[in-house]
Amino acid sequence: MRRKIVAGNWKMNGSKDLAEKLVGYVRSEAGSLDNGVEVVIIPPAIYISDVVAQAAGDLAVGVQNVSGWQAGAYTGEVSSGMAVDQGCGYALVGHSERRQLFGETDEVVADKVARVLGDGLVAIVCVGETLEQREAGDAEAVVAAQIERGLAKVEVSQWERVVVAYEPVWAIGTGKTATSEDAQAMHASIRKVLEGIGAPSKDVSVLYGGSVKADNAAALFAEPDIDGGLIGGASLIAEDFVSICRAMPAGS
Ligand SMILES: O=C[C@H](O)COP(=O)(O)O
Repeated sequence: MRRKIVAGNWKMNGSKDLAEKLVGYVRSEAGSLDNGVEVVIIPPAIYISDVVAQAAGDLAVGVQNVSGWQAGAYTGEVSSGMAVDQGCGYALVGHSERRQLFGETDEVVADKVARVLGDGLVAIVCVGETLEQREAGDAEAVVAAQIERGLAKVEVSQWERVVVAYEPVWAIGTGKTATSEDAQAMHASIRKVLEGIGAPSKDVSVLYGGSVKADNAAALFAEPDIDGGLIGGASLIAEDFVSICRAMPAGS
């Protein structure tokens, strides 16, 4: 089912203190959200249990990355089964920082998506073009290829647990947001690509990420094919994150 989601990816930021104060605040405010948005907190893995405790079932919790392996001698890795065990409902896969800094290919993404879905989590699969690729006119083709390859192992019954996050790399952490029109155009294109690979495209949530802030979220979320946001920097500021959650229109 297509759902409205605002997910806060803390990246390698945060502390026990932030888990307590920020999540406690967001949880207390989430009760008055009347727009049907699902709020997801995605902290570093080491703080997942702290965040789960603070979320107390009112907020969903995700893991930023999981291993492509199930278990074994893989020092430093965390499995999707462990994330489930700790109370996670979501997992990010293929964030551009993983692709660029840790060499994750679309094939690695496909394996991780299969693992995450097999363990019962919702996979938030990140795609997006670099500035160079956009300027060369290749943005849609790059994103289409990432989707086709990264989602190649999704089984028919698993699509309801697939979320796509479109994050233009040039907009991440830069303060440069895609215009809501450009983001909408890419989201519409993503839906066509999803349809082409046999996904129930109208039912798949497609989030936008890249310098989403309290003052630009409403315009982005008002677009018909934008179902929410994947928020980085602004998710570390409790009031800003809650304002972004409130920016989701009701009933869309
Ligand atoms: O996962 C979140 C995105 O990379 C966006 O980060 P940002 O909001 O800091 O630009």
